[in-house]
Amino acid sequence: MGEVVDAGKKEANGSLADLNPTVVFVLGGPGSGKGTQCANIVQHFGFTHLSAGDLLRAEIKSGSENGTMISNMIKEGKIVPSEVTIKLLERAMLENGNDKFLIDGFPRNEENRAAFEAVTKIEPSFVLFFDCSDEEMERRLLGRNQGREDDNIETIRKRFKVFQDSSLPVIEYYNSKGKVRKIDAGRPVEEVYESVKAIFEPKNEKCCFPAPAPTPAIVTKISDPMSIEANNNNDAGDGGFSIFDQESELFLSLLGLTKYDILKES
Ligand SMILES: Nc1ncnc2c1ncn2[C@@H]1O[C@H](COP(=O)(O)OP(=O)(O)O)[C@@H](O)[C@H]1O
Ligand SMILES: Nc1ccn([C@H]2C[C@H](O)[C@@H](COP(=O)(O)OP(=O)(O)O)O2)c(=O)n1
Repeated sequence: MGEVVDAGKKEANGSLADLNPTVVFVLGGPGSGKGTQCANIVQHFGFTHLSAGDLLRAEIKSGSENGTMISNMIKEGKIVPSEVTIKLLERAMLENGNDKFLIDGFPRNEENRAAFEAVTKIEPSFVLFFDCSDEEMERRLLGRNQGREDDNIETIRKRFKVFQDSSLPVIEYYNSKGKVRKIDAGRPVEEVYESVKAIFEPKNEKCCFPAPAPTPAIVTKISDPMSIEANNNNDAGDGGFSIFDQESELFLSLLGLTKYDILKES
């Protein structure tokens, strides 16, 4: 394995802080269908798909100084140091010009997650998690036929272990923040996409106010799941995004109510 060299050869103009992009992390085991479903989301929802694995493979092909190190790590099913992957992601986002990104296969471990947050100051709007059994993923990877050096049974088993040990804790971290949207990815492609689409489609939520509606406004109607950030909270378990902020919850408590009383009514 070689030394890590600065991967940012070509600096694009501007900064990610200026761009302030919407980011959705797409996670799931190897072969769970992340790339397949990202292609569908791109077609229908205007996102740009950035696959960390594709960026790393392109870096190997480009003859970069890090190429050998990256190639060796991928063959071993290991995770490439964050500084390399993050540089590639930053550069791709800045060069692209879009402000909505699906970041596929990243963050894959705690180091990836913490470093990305520290460097870019970007918090994902949510995390799409493709949940699939090892048996099904193994079947898919062995049939993928893209000539990938890591799609052999020995490396596949190593990748599954790395996913269990290093990637699942990242998903658990985001789950504790109410940011995970879990999809049963063991079904046929079209069925999986139906579930994915439902997450990205604007919602037409009916919101119910206790009458008369007092100030401060208790409920903010969210018509677009991408606006979670604007609403500035991350509530788990109520269909993917929250319609309550802390001030509203405090106000409800003064009335002897909770947000669940309001949700029951809607
Ligand atoms: N729902 C599915 N059912 C069956 N095969 C699938 C499904 N989704 C993807 N595949 C196939 O499985 C392989 C791995 O899918 P891919 O999208 O590359 O996974 P990932 O990006 O998670 O590694 C590909 O050959 C793809 O065509
Ligand atoms: N954040 C990442 C993403 C991928 N990699 C490396 C290690 C992974 O086993 C390979 C392949 O990742 P990719 O996302 O393309 O493919 P799979 O989800 O494993 O099918 O790339 C990495 O080191 N760090």
